[in-house]
Amino acid sequence: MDVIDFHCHFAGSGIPIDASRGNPPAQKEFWDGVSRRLTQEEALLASLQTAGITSRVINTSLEFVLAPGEEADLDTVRRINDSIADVTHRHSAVLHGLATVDAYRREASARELTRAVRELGLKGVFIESAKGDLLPDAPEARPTFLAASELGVPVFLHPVPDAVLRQKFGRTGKFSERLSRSAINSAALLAMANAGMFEEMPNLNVVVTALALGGLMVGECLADGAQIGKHAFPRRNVYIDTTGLHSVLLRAAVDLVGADHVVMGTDWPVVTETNLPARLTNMFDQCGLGEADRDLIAHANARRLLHV
Ligand SMILES: N/C(=C\C=C/C=O)C(=O)O
Repeated sequence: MDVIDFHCHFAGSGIPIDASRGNPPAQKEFWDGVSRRLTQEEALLASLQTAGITSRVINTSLEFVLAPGEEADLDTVRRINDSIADVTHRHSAVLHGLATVDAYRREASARELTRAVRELGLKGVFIESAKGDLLPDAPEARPTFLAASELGVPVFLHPVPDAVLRQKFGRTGKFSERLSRSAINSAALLAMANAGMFEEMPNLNVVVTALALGGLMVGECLADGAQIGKHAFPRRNVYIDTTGLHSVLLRAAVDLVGADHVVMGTDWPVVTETNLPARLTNMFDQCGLGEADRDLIAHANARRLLHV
């Protein structure tokens, strides 16, 4: 099975990484392991075999580079993109790179995205769902989204940690981290829909993670309904990944946005899935998907978005 994993993190050489920052001390060993996998090219390449996949789409998430609340300086962002370009060019058959920008830095970020795509050959852009109180509809983020739309590259809208929400959801115990990420990823998508960004930029392709399914359901099934899912007219270019690899999540995603808007994604190396073809086949069987839809989700949608 040809499988492309759209949701993978990596940091090339010279990029300082600490994935344990902001996580509970009891999880330090786990996050130190994530940091190692994030920075070791051999681990990245070996993981393709373990997972049984064709290629990974890699990005450097700023949350692994910066302390909470720390600003990314433009030089760091440029080095991140240079290093993702370096590793993806050396392994172009099995790796595709996304640029990273702090989207909330107006024209400077749009310029860096343009450089990363035009000069470095990166295939899309990784954007954090929020920065402080700012969501993607903020005027500060507009130039970056416009640049992605004009360049014809997809935006991967990734969840971010949120200390205030996590505190608020503290009574949910171990769920508080993912619940807050889920709320932020959902809010980012709905803020874009509410601001009319999909109408303003009809060519813009936005990929959210399965953590945003709640927001997608609110936008599609509640209130006025059909705002952003597959029945919206004109169709919105909202894509969702398969993080969690659960048949219920996949069925919901296909129902909401259509099989032509779902991309396989695992969140490697935070999540280290093995034997993906068998797991995907099982999930596709449970969802009653035909061959054409299986191909779209496993690889064809990602190839179309990334032009690879
Ligand atoms: N902390 C978590 C994820 C961090 C980064 C994902 O890319 C989590 O899921 O608990």
